[in-house]
Amino acid sequence: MAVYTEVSDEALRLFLEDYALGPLLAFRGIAEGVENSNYALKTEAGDFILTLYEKRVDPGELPWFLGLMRHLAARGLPCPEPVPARDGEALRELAGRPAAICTFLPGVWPRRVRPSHCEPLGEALGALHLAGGGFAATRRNGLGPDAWGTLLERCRPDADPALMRELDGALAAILGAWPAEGSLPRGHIHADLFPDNVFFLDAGRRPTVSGLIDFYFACTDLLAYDVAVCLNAWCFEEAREFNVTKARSLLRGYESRRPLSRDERAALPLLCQGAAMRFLLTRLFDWVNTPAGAMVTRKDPMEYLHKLRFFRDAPSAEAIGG
Ligand SMILES: Nc1ncnc2c1ncn2[C@@H]1O[C@H](COP(=O)(O)OP(=O)(O)O)[C@@H](O)[C@H]1O
Ligand SMILES: N[C@@H](CCOP(=O)(O)O)C(=O)O
Repeated sequence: MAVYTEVSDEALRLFLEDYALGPLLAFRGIAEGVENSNYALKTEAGDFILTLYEKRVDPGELPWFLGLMRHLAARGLPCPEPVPARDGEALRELAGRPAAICTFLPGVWPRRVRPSHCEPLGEALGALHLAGGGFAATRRNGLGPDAWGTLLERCRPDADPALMRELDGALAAILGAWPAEGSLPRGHIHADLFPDNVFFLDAGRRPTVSGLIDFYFACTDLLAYDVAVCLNAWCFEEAREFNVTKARSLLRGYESRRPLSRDERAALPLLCQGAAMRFLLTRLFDWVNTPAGAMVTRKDPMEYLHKLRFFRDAPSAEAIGG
C-alpha cells in the first residue's frame, strides 16, 4: 500500500492547470512503496509519477532531494527528473501535502536478483557517485553511525534482551573502528539502493539499468558506504548465504566507473557491518512500532542480524568480493 492521501479528480485537474503538460489521459494509484503516496499519471506530454510526500519526509529537505535528482538526471543518470510547473517550481502542494511530478522511468525491479544484475548495478552506482560530484549542497546522513546508538535505545524496551546485548557489543565494535572524518572519500550517496529501487530492462543475458528511484534517504557520506549497502542488499541468496560471485560482479561494475582506493577496499567489511546495523535497527524499530493491522508489510530485522554476523566474521575484504 502506498496511497495514503487520496486525490480527487477535481483537485488533480486544478493542480495540472499550473503545468504545461496538456490534458490528463490516465491517473492511478501505485500500490508499491511504503513512504509516500505515488500515482502514475499520463498526459498528452507523456508518462509521469506524481508523489505526495507523507509524514516521514521532512518538507524542508525536499528541495535538496529534488535538486539532487535534477542534477543527476541532467548528467545522464536514469533517475526521476522533477518536472517544473509554468512558474519554474517543481515542489508544490496538493491535497494538503507537498507534491511533485517527476518523469516516469521504464523497466521493472528484479524480484529475483541474478549475478547478471550486479555488474550493471555497480556501474550505475559508480556513475551516480561521479555525477553527484558537482552538486554543492550537502545533507547529513540522518541514519548514519551517530544515529545508531539512539535508534538502539529506542528499540530496547520492546526487544529481546539477548539480542540487545549482542547489538550493544556489535555497535561498540563498529563505532570504535569507524573511519575517521576525512580518511575516506565522501560524496552524495543514495543510501537505500535496494533491488526495489533499481529498474532494469531485461535484454537477454545482460540486463541494463533503466532507472534508479527513491532518493529520499540520499545524503552526503562515505561513497564506499553506499557500496556496502548494495553488498548487503544484493549479494545474499534467499537461503541467506553470501554469493561472492554477485559481490565480485557488483564491485567490478562499480570500479569500471570509480575505482576504490586501497583504504576503501580494506574498510569494506566494517562498512558492510555498519550498513547491516543501520537496516537491522530501522527494521527493528518499525517492527516494534508498527501498529497491528497497519497496511504496511513489515520487513524482517533478523535478516540483517544474519548479515551483520556474516560481515563481522568475514576474514578479509577478499572474502566479500573486494
Ligand atoms: N520515476 C518513476 N518511474 C516509474 N515508476 C516509479 C517512479 N517512481 C516511483 N515509481 C513506482 O512507485 C513505486 C514506489 O516508489 P518508491 O519511491 O519506492 O516509494 P516509497 O518512497 O513510498 O517507498 C515503485 O516501486 C514504482 O513502481
Ligand atoms: N530498504 C529498506 C526500507 C526502505 O524502503 P523503501 O521502500 O523506501 O526503499 C529496508 O529494506 O529495510
